[in-house]
Amino acid sequence: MKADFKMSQPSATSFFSSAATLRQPQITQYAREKSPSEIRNNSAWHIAPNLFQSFKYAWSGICYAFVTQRNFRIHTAMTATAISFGLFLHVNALGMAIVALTCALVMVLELLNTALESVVDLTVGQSYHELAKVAKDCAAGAVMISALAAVLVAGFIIAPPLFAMVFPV
Ligand SMILES: Nc1ncnc2c1ncn2[C@@H]1O[C@H](COP(=O)(O)OP(=O)(O)OP(=O)(O)O)[C@@H](O)[C@H]1O
Repeated sequence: MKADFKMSQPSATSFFSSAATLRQPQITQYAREKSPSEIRNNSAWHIAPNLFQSFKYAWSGICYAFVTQRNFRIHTAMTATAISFGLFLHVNALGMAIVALTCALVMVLELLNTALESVVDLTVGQSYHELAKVAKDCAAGAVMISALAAVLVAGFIIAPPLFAMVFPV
C-alpha cells in the first residue's frame, strides 16, 4: 500500500535533483509560477489531509521520543514532578507559568534533538562525519543548557517554599 502511494507521487529526490539542475533565472521563474504549498506538495512523501491527522502525527512523534529516548522520559518525569510540587506548594500563577514554560522548553528541545539525530543518521548513516558530530553535539548542548536553566528556575521558584515546609522556623 505504502509502495503504491509512493509510486504515484513525484519523489523528493527527483524533485530536488531536477531543481538542482535549474539555473538561477529558472529557479526564480519556478518560484514565481508555483505557490509554496505546491512546491511542498511536490516534494513531500505525504501531506496530512486534515488537522486531526496532523495532531495524530505530532502525538506519534512524542510517543516515539518517549519510547526511544531515555532523556525524554527523564525530562517528562522532571516536568511532572516540578508541576506537582508547584501545585502542592501553592506557587503563584506567574511562578507556575515560568516553571511550565521552562519544562516545556526542555522537552521541546529534546524532541528537536531527536528529530535532528534522525535526519543526520538518515543523511550519513553509520559513517563518521565531522559535520554530523557538530550537528548532534550542538543539539545536545542546546538541551543541556535548557535543562540547566530549568534546574535554576526550580531552585528559585520551588525550592524556597519546599524548604520552608520541610524546615519550618
Ligand atoms: N555520524 C556521526 N559522525 C560523527 N559523530 C557522530 C555521528 N553519530 C554520532 N556521533 C557522535 O556521537 C554522539 C552520540 O550520538 P547519538 O546519535 O548516539 O546521540 P545520543 O547519544 O542519542 O544523543 P542524546 O543523548 O542527546 O539523545 C554525538 O553527540 C556525536 O558526538
